[in-house]
Parts: sequence; C-alpha cells; structure tokens
Amino acid sequence: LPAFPNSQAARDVDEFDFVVVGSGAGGGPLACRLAKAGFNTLLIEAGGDANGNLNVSVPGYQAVVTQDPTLRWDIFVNHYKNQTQAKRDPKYVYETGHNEYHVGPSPPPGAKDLGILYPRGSMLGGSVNHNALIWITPHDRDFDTIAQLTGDNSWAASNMKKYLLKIYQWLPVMPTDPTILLRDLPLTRHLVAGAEAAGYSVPVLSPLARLGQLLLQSPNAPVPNRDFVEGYFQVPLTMKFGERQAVREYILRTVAEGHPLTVRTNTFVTKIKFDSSGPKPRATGVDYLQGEYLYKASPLHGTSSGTPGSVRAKREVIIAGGTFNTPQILKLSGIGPARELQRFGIPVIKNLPGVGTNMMDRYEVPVNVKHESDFSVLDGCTFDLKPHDLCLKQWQENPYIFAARGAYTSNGLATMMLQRSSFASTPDVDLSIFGGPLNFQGYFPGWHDFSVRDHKHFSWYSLKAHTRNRAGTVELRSSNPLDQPLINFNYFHEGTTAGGADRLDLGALVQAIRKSREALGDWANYPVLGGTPFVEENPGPSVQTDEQIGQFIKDVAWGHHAACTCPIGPDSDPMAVLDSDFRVKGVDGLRVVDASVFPDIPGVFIQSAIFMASEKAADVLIAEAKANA
Ligand SMILES: Cc1cc2nc3c(=O)[nH]c(=O)nc-3n(C[C@H](O)[C@H](O)[C@H](O)COP(=O)(O)OP(=O)(O)OC[C@H]3O[C@@H](n4cnc5c(N)ncnc54)[C@H](O)[C@@H]3O)c2cc1C
Repeated sequence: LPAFPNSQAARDVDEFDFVVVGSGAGGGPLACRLAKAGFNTLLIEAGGDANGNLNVSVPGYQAVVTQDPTLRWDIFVNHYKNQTQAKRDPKYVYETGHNEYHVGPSPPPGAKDLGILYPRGSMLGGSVNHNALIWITPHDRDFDTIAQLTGDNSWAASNMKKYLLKIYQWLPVMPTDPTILLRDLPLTRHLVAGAEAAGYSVPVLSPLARLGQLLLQSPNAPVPNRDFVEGYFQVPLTMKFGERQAVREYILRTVAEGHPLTVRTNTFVTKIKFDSSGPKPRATGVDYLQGEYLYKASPLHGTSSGTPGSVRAKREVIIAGGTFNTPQILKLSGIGPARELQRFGIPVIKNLPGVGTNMMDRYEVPVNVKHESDFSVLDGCTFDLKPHDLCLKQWQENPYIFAARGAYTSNGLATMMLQRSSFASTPDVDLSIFGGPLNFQGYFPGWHDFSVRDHKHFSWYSLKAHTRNRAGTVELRSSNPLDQPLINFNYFHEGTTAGGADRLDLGALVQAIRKSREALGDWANYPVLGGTPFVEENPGPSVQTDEQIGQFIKDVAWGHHAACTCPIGPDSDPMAVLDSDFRVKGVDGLRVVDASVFPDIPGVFIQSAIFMASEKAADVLIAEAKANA
C-alpha cells in the first residue's frame, strides 16, 4: 500500500458531509462505506498512520505492538474500589517517576497508585491494529436481544448476517497455517491434549491426523446450532498469508481508490460543537487539537498541547472513540449525567444519565506451566524487531507456503475449545479456552517482554463470554480533554450481584480453570509426540478447592473487550443513550458507532460485532441521507 496519501490541501478543507471521530473497529469501516457511497467524509484519528511499522503487520508481534510507544495509550483502570482486594493483583501498577512503574506488592515509598494497565491502540485502525487478530463471529442472541429490546427488527440476527458478508468483501480471515505445528511436536502435544479435554477421542499413537481434522473446523461455520455447539476449533485470524490485514488497510485502500475520504491523523477531538438555537440542539462539527501524542495516556506525551482547529459537518458527526473515549468526548461536550457535568463546570446540552455507565467486559484467566526445554517453534524468535530476530527475517524473506514464513505468521494461538459452563446465562457457549507457547499473565507495563522472556512456557487462557457484570463506569477525572477518564470496572462482588450474578460468573471461570488443568493432565497420554515435563506455576499446585481457585480468579482476572458505555435502548429506559439507529438521544446530528453501543457485551470476541454494527450504521446513514437528498 502507498504511504498515507491525503494531501495538505485535503487537510485544509473545513466542511464535510460526515465527520467520523476515531478510526478503529467502529469508525473505520463506517467512514469507508460513507465515502464509497459518494459522501464527502472526514475521518479524524488521534494517532498516527503507523505506515511501515512492522509491529502492526506481523501477527507474531500481536503483543509486541501493544508496547510500541508510538501506537499505544496506557489507560489505567480499577478492577476493584476496595484497595486491599485491588492490590492482591500481582499486576497492580504504581507510578514511581515519568513513565516509570513498579508492578506488584511492596512499592517503594512515595509511589503513586495507578491501578491495572488496560492497553488501547491509538493509530489509524485503532485497537484493531494491536489486538490478537482473533475473529469469532457473534451469537444470534446478541443481535436478537437488541431487536427485542428496541422493537427494531433490522437488528435481528437474520438481518445482521448480511453485514458479515459485506465485511468479508474487505476483511481477509485465515487460521494459523497448521503445517507450522509439525515443526514442534511437543507444542502440538498440548493442542492434542486440548482436543481430548474438549471431548474428542484422539488416538494416542497417531494423534496428528485427528488434530489435523479438527483444525479444519472453523468456529464461524454456519452449522445448525452453531452458537450452542461445544467443540475444538481452529482460531480464525484477521490476516492474509501471514500478514495482519484489517481496518487500517481498508481505509488506505478506500483513499487510494479515490473515494471522497479525507483522513486526518494526529488530530485529537476535544469537543462536539452544537447549534442550540432550535428546539433540539444539533451537532454541527468538532473542535480538535492537531499534533502527535497529545493525550496524556500516550507514553510520548510531552509539553505540546497541539494546534487548535475545528471542522463542520453538513450532515452528521459520528463519535467512534471507543468504550472509554466516547463517553469522555460526549461528557466534555455537555452530553451526560447533568450532576457530573456541573461538577466540572461543563454546560449541559442534554442530561443523559446513562453515558459512561453499564460498562461490561469479559473476564480472562490463565493456567501457566513451565517445561524443562524450549519450544523449538520459537527458536530464533526474539520478538523485538531487531536484525538478530531470525523469525522476523524468515517472515520477511519467505513465501507463505508450508510454514516457510515461520512462526510469526501466527498469533501463537492455533486452537480453541468452546465450552458451555454449568453457570452460563444463555444456551450459548460461554467459555473460550485457547492455548499457546507463552507466559502471558495479563496486562502490566512490559507484559509482552515478560510473556516471552523464555521459550519454556505453555499456557491455557480462559475467556468468559456473556458475563453478567454491568457495573463498570467511565467518569470524568477533570474537564481537561487530554486527561484520561476515571474507569472503574467493579469486578465480581463489587459489581452486579442480583441473582448471584457475580458467583455464577466466578463459578464458570472455576470450571474453565479445571478444564485447562484437564487438558494439561491429558498431555501425559501422548508421549509419542515427545517433550519434557512441566510444572504448573499459575494458579500453582496449592490452589485446589473451588474457594481457592475463586480467590485466584478474583485476584488476577483481566479483560480486554470493554464495551457498552453508551448503550442502545428504548425510550422507556432512562439509562439508554442511543436509539436503535445509533442516534444520541435528545440531540440531532450526532451518533455513536463503536464498542460502546451494545446494551449487552456481544459474542465471544468482540471485534466482529463492532464491525457489523459499523456496517449497519453505514446502511442507516446512507439510506437516511439519500431519503433526505
Ligand atoms: C490487547 C488487546 C487484544 C485484543 N484482541 C482481540 C481479538 O483478538 N479479537 C477481538 O475480537 N477483539 C480483540 N480486542 C478488542 C478489540 O480490538 C476492541 O474491542 C476494538 O478494537 C474496539 O473498537 P472501537 O472502535 O470501539 O475502539 P478502537 O478500536 O480502540 O478505536 C478507537 C479509535 O479512536 C481514537 N480516538 C479516541 N479518542 C479520540 C479523540 N478524542 N480524537 C480522535 N481520535 C480518538 C483512538 O485513537 C482509536 O484509534 C483486543 C483488545 C486489546 C486491547
């Protein structure tokens, strides 16, 4: 793809049909569709274009990229308000100096409490560029419930499927090349054991053929009862021939093809502007600051506060800043709980108490084991973009055929169990358990370097889908748009507890840990594949009873699919923020399209649901604009 193509002349225009703020999973596809339909569209992105940055393109760098200071925002959040519980997490971070941190217990005197690191991407393509590439399509129920809640049947799963087909016009999806696994049979032994734990019979003397068959199974295949079926599957990735491809590339192609899409990177929106002269306030544009790394969450934030500017939207403004930033932008612009806005001296445009509430996320937990020997598939992989990174050289110099391009063509997670726990809130599967050769224990500064410090670890990760906790909040910390907001997830007992919700979610995760251990136990059945013994480091052999496992989960669980802070809902719900056409209630000319729109956290992995919402929003906006032409 060419270097980022918009000219200075394009940057100087100050009025567009649509202004979209944020170029991630929500904003990116929408802006492309609007431009392809002929509307003069401006896409504003706080981050840079990441052009030529291999951290983005190499799937094996899916964790390295989250450490790239040019691409990341370090958001710090609270899992618990109770600081005794919060600080039981070995990932709890204290600030000891500028960009200097202490992680875990016994901080030095004077260290400032920060909380838990929540990685976010700030660049063209948003957090999609630094996610793990995993593509699992939503469950029908995710959309059917929005249709039931709002009475808008265009949200019914049967209608939403067409947006998936639209996405596949621009999004390549491929699993890890299974021939890579043949290069490391001791690693493959874990994946075979995972298949047995998932309920398959795998011949102990010739397990590979059976694993090969299972790797042909896509969790997205439109089979009957797909959402309910437990099993063992390949992990589909948003990539083409071993190279990450997603929203960023779609945006670049849309511009290169000559559609009227202008992209302003390094442009941070501070406020939505309104015309309040009519009966209803109408969004007319946005104010911004132009400059690199302006948000204080950027590790490269310095003294610059950017060059102010503003732009007008003839038709509409669409906010797609993500679960944390969209409520922040709305509140700073006067849309949100009146009392909170008044506390910061922000004039209230519309009192919408639901903005920044209802935040949901998944819980994720690990079981980490350490072997005596290295996994050979990682030989030569230093994960650091340096000339000595032989796996990078292999990735750069070889074609994508029979594993020739090597380990970096994968995100390291080739297989996944989908299971339904006894505590699931719906008939859908609610546990995704996937394994790989790394020592990932959640997010903290330097988490990736820690995860691959040696090549001896294997881990199973469990991700709880359809969680019940909706008690998370995003509140203003100050009226300065460059300050990150105050984010409280209110995990487990501090969150939604009605009907034992917290205990049910915890129970599902206890089962997930036991299932991971079952897979580790089944490893012993396949000595034919070789490998050295291992010891369990986390939770560790002393953690055995449900109560002990439950406490381990409460102490270490993390999330990375935060959502639902500007929920769609009916007018009868005072906490609903958007109508079913993504309109911000009570004002005209303003919509939200990103992870924050969902009333309930969708599916197992979230990006597919956001892409689908983005395609739907494009349909809605284009149809309305054409009707009003
Ligand atoms: C480490 C990690 C791994 C993940 N792995 C997966 C995975 O494998 N599969 C999956 O399905 N999901 C995954 N996710 C989640 C998924 O990537 C996100 O949920 C998704 O990208 C959110 O989309 P969004 O549009 O809401 O926000 P984002 O994609 O974060 O996009 C928001 C954009 O808005 C910009 N922005 C914000 N505020 C402003 C402002 N004021 N002015 C201008 N621009 C602004 C930001 O810079 C950003 O680029 C992962 C997330 C993380 C953090």
